[in-house]
Amino acid sequence: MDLMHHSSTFLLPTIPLHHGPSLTYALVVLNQTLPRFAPLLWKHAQLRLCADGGANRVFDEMPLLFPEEDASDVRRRYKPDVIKGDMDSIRKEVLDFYRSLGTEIIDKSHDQDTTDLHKCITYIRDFAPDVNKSSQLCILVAGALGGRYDHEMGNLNVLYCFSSLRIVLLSDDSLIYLLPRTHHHEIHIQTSVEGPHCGLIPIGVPSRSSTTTGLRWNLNNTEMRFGGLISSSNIVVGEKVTVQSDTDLLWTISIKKL
Ligand SMILES: Nc1ncnc2c1ncn2[C@@H]1O[C@H](COP(=O)(O)OP(=O)(O)OP(=O)(O)O)[C@@H](O)[C@H]1O
Ligand SMILES: Cc1ncc(C[n+]2csc(CCO)c2C)c(N)n1
Repeated sequence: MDLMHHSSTFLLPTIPLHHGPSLTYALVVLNQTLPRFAPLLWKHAQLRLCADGGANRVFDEMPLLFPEEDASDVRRRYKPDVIKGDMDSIRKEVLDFYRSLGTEIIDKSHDQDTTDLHKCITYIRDFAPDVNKSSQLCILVAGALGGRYDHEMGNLNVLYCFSSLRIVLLSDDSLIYLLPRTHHHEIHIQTSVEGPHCGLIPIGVPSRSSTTTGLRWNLNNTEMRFGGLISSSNIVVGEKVTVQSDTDLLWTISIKKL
């Protein structure tokens, strides 16, 4: 079985060169308080989308992260490439502002069966060929955790809807991504910015057998399921964690406060 490498280098000020194929990042900003490292994610990303009301957050909150600068200068610097969604949350002044700067606006108000995040991922998958050309595209989603629980579950569902894409859900406190059962996984821990608290969660279906290394409480052909054991409140002990499982698992790790 092929090995998949994971590393949260997008949380570092500069992404170190490494062996193997490099990653290309796309950023989706959701309608929640911007994480403090939003400008960093923005810098690393080659394509930036706002999911509907996420544009209000960029408009309102990016200037707050640069209090010494003129707000309209900051707003012009952080111009999303695309705003997509059902457009029931974005304010008119915000829509008009970004439209005047040339942002592509995609109104999908007729689709009330998929979330705005889902709509944005579809755009990146289908209409961003330059970014997508690289098989190592990685989509960072800011503001995906915390807040309304139905939204959080909708955001997690997107990981499963697009399980062949690398998608990382982020908040100020933690990040989450899917470890597909089709691969063995090697997770390189960026100890300066993440850990030590972590979890491996079998959402959807039980895992009959999961095996890990690099954790304080490792799994050894262990069964995990809701109603039984799931690996919450685990701790990473080194700089490398390995995971193999017969089912998709969610990997989550804490993000350090500066
Ligand atoms: N409180 C929250 N917690 C987690 N994610 C959120 C939250 N609020 C919004 N989001 C995410 O941001 C996206 C855009 O948010 P927005 O408020 O524009 O959605 P919406 O379709 O108007 O939601 P709703 O009508 O259900 O309130 C959502 O699709 C969701 O992925
Ligand atoms: C069974 C079912 N439950 C909820 C919704 C509502 N819904 C899901 S995504 C979405 C768009 C949010 O921007 C809305 C309104 C639905 N359509 N079908």
